[in-house]
Amino acid sequence: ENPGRLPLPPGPAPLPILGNIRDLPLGVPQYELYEAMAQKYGDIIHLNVLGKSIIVLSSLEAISDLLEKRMGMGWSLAIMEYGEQWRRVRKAFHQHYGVHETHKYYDVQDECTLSFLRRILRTPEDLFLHTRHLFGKSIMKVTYGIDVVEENDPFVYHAEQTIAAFNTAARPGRYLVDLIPFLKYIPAWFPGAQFQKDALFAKDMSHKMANDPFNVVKTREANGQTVPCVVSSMLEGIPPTAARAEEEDVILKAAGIAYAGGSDTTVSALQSFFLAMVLYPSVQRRAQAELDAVVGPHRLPTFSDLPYLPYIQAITKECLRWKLVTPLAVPHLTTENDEYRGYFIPKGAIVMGNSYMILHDPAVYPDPHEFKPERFLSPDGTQLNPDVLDPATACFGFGRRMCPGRAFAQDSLFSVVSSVLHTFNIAHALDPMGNQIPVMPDVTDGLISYPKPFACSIKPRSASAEALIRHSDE
Ligand code: HEM
Repeated sequence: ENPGRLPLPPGPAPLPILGNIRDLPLGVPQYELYEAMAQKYGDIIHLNVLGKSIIVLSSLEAISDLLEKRMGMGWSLAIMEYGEQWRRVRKAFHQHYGVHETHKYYDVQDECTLSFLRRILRTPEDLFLHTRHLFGKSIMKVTYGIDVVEENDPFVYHAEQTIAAFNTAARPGRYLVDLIPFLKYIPAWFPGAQFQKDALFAKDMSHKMANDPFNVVKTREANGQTVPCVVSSMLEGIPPTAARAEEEDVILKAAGIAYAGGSDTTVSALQSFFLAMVLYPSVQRRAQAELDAVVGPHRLPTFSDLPYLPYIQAITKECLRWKLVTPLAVPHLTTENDEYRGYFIPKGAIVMGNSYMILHDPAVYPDPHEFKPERFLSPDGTQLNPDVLDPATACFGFGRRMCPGRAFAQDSLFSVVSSVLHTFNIAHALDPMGNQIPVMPDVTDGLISYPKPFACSIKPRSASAEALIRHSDE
């Protein structure tokens, strides 16, 4: 097992059997606990939880050495097991949602943002619902060429149910299950029939979630009514000599994980944006001044404005840094025994990079807990400063499992941030006595972290801004 008798990386002393459970109390975000341990033991720490090795890396150097360069550490628990099929799905995904592809979807993103603005105008109190609908709408259109309906869309409903079912299935276990979401699918690990029932339900739902829209595309193709979308171009790309059923299965999975991987994550980032705008009105004013100067009052911003909106770009970066969507990225598993800096890294260890700590390093980001987009700008404030570490380096995970949807996510953020700030003022909501309802910048714990629900007021900036929302063409 450990032929060289090397020591494990340092960390708090484990108890027999239980290991370090008492070092990971509930109620404190895990990334904070790991941050405190890293300050004591260094940038590579080891814990033992019920006999399982957990290794947490807290410097870009250790992360790059282990999660990016070592082959043995490729297995991530994200969505699929590492292997030949994952490689093919990932490649297919990359060819369509990759960094150099997403400009093809700018029009869809703009169209979806406009529909989002209209929904907010109608029912601002349903903001959280609208953020979910927005992502569902754009991903269904891009992936399957399906136009979802405004209320109770069957595809969105189904996908949302699936995601909610997975989330519920994860909850009863808390703790280990939160840490290692896939443990919940290993029945022996988990006592409690309800949980297993939930997991089965989630599995059935996810089957439908991937198959139903896929079949819509296939039926359209069969009837000669092709609508351009990712799935149809993937289908077209199948070489005539390939095993068709197998190739279609790869496509079905690549398309299905776009919704699954992108939904909760993008929604969390959008909600952090609204939270920041309530808490930092001066940021909002500065952004609006930039938009007024560059875009002007007669139209909505588009992607062609992006290079001229450095402050808006800085806001999107700060949204991803300030309240991380996945503070510990997604855990990876080692597939081999390994050695690093003289330490033994056992096969089957869970390895995590503490993205939160990297993106809250005060040496890189002064006042790390404050929302300060200007930290990304050059001293004269006119452009982005390339010397400041881009949060994308750490907030989308690491190595060859790094989020393949990151360009799509950043486009969605840019589109919403620019258009919302151009047309709305976001502020504290008032109680019936006219007092501001306090808002705390608190987030939930778990693999995906959300701002805790908060109240806010969203009103059009002016009558002409409202007219712009109502009368712009889709
Ligand atoms: C702000 C939004 C997002 C964040 C913060 C985020 C974050 C992440 C992270 C941390 C991982 C795990 C990487 C690793 O294993 O090290 C991941 C994986 C993944 N993400 Fe994202 N993501 C976001 C949006 C999206 C979107 C919009 C899509 C789809 C269009 C997407 C699709 C995926 C997929 C398919 C994987 C699995 C990749 C694999 O296992 O090889 N994500 N994401």
